[in-house]
Amino acid sequence: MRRPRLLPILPLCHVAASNPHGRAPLCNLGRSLAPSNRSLATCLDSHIQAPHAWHPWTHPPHCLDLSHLDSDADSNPPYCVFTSAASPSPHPNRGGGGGFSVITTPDEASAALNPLRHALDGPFFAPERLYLPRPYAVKDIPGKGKGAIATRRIEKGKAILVDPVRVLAAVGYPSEVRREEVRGLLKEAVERLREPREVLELARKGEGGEEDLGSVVEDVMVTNTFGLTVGGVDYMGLFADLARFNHDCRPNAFIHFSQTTLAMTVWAARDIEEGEEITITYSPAGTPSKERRDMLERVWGFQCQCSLCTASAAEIEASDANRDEIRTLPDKIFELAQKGGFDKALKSAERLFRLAEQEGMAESVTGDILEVVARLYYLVGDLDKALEWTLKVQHDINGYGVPGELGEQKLKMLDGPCCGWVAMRAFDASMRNRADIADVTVPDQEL
Ligand SMILES: C[S@@+](CC[C@H](N)C(=O)[O-])C[C@H]1O[C@@H](n2cnc3c(N)ncnc32)[C@H](O)[C@@H]1O
Repeated sequence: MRRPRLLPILPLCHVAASNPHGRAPLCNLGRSLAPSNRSLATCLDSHIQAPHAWHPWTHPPHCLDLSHLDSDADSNPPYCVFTSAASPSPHPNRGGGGGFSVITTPDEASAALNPLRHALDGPFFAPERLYLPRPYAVKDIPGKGKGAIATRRIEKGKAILVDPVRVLAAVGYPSEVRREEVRGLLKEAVERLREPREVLELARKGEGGEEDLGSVVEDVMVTNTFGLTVGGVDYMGLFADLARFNHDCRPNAFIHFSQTTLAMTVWAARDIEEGEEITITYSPAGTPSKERRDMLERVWGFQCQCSLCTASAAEIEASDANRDEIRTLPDKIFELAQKGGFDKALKSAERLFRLAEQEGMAESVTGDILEVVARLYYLVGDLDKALEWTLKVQHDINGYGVPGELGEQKLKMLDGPCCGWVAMRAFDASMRNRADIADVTVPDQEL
């Protein structure tokens, strides 16, 4: 069997199926791209040694050629490292300036990662409620390595950090791909950043050994990355500053990833006092204790000793029962709402948010369920609550970053009377004149 070839730093052209010469370098030779014409697709179809051919990346793609794995070369596209070492722009409370690398196939990069254009070329983004300078310092924490300690009082609902992604790595390669080859891509992805040290000095489990840089980067990735979806594709994302935040099962902060800016924002879930450790949760809301602890040990490699994990058996049992309900209540609310049981659905929604608050997870309940609650309040005639929840929907879509295409569409609906978005009309009316709200009527077919 032929050994897979690692192509050195020569750009591998992504060739259209109609190209009779297979992977021969046919594309865009020497063609200069107007800024308005830039897209990831053109970049990936571009080729050869001129920087404009791979713009907006600062380096030519570095690819692992897998075409030998199958007679049909298109079924095993190469995995490439794409790097922009020049962006995002430096900012006092925005990690970065060091750029980022993405490891993926050209098709996934061009189809699924078009939001990258915003991250590469888009305007600087920072939420209004972002602390400047950073309200924390990284310090040693007994039993946890390093962690983030608040250097001032932090108010609930304010942003602690905006951290752009440093390495975004595809999850899952063809089974024939060898571990050394993946390590080779990871090494390249980090070495090309402006400050590789920011990644290489992060915590490691120490499982990979020190024999080569690829193993070190692999270990850093295993110890510090978060699972993400961008354009429907799963990735592991490494955020150099977020990577210092430790886990707690009842955290005082929570994270939100923007698919548009490719940045993670850390928000205060409650008031945090100066000197307190700022923690996030590594486990999804509604995960009961045993499952949670198993996952933390297996995936993150530590035994959780947080206040909840070391609480009395009775307290753990009560928390597990709450989290079980947090997991099942959204489906129940949707079902009740669809059957017209608005009051019952609202009672269940109130219970869901009360339990989530109790478990320190209120901010993890996001998405469609907020819209349903807003509409339910409108339908039972509680306009103040409808407005309050509509604003939560708006915040959920917009408050964490640039909203992206889907978000933009939803925000348009929020702003204008249309499409049966009853509570959204309440919002719209309130923006023009609070007194108008009472005039908004609910057509029969809605909800
Ligand atoms: C993303 S890093 C967090 C920052 C890390 N403590 C450091 O020194 O950079 C994840 C690693 O931190 C440690 N860690 C995080 N939360 C912890 C906790 N609650 N208890 C003990 N160790 C924890 C584990 O070693 C875990 O693999």
